[in-house]
Amino acid sequence: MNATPVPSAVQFHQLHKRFAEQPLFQGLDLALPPQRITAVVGASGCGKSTLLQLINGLLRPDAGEVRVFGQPLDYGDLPRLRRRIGYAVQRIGLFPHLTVRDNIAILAEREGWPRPRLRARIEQLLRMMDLAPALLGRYPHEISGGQAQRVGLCRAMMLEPPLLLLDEAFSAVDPITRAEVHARFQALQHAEPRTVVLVTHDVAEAMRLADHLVVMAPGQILQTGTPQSIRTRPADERVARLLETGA
Ligand SMILES: Nc1ncnc2c1ncn2[C@@H]1O[C@H](COP(=O)(O)OP(=O)(O)OP(=O)(O)O)[C@@H](O)[C@H]1O
Repeated sequence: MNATPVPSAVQFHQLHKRFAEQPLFQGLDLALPPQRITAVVGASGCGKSTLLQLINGLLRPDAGEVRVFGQPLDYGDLPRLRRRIGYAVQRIGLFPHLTVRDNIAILAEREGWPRPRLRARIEQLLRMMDLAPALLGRYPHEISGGQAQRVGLCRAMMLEPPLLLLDEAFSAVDPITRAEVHARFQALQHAEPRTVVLVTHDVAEAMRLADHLVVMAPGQILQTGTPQSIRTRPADERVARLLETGA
């Protein structure tokens, strides 16, 4: 008897996307497993960030379909979708006029979370990201770049979203802190498994964190599978080179 197939958390079906008449994706098919960390790697400009923005509806396909947890994206109700999708992007900063605490809490406050629940979740996230509670009263310009990036991660995880999209979310953190944050992130993932899609330039980070790897070339998927299986059997020279050199 066949086991029931596990439904994908994210699915791209025959997706087409072009920018200024320049085609990027031309019939992309891709399925990402639920409750796993998927890392997306590939050379600069191959479409990694675009892929993430197609998942949370920031970008719309020209043709084809994106499904999240089995449902086609409802572009008429993106706020509802985004409550279920955390998004942390290196280049999108924190709100400069809000304290660290308010930056982290803003979405939960909008949802009407009671104060004790709010406080407990913030404390948990700070611990996980190795951030001192004393930072909560500061403004973004009063903390370091690496701290700001971790605060951005806390904000993205505040509502305990079942799907978390991370675009270079660990890259501004120094190597020692990064190893620490990776470990804490993995511990949280173990405790509260969620679907994570992590775009990263750092192949070592992808190999360390991911359960599932997507290797891209411009506009196309070269290979998907476990990091181990791809390392052992790269589909072609381009995959092998990327894993070897990160380029
Ligand atoms: N809004 C846009 N307008 C025009 N072209 C765009 C736009 N967004 C992305 N592109 C182009 O689409 C391609 C893919 O971009 P994307 O940012 O997804 O790549 P990436 O793999 O995330 O790159 P990087 O690793 O450098 O961040 C690039 O050629 C880029 O120039």
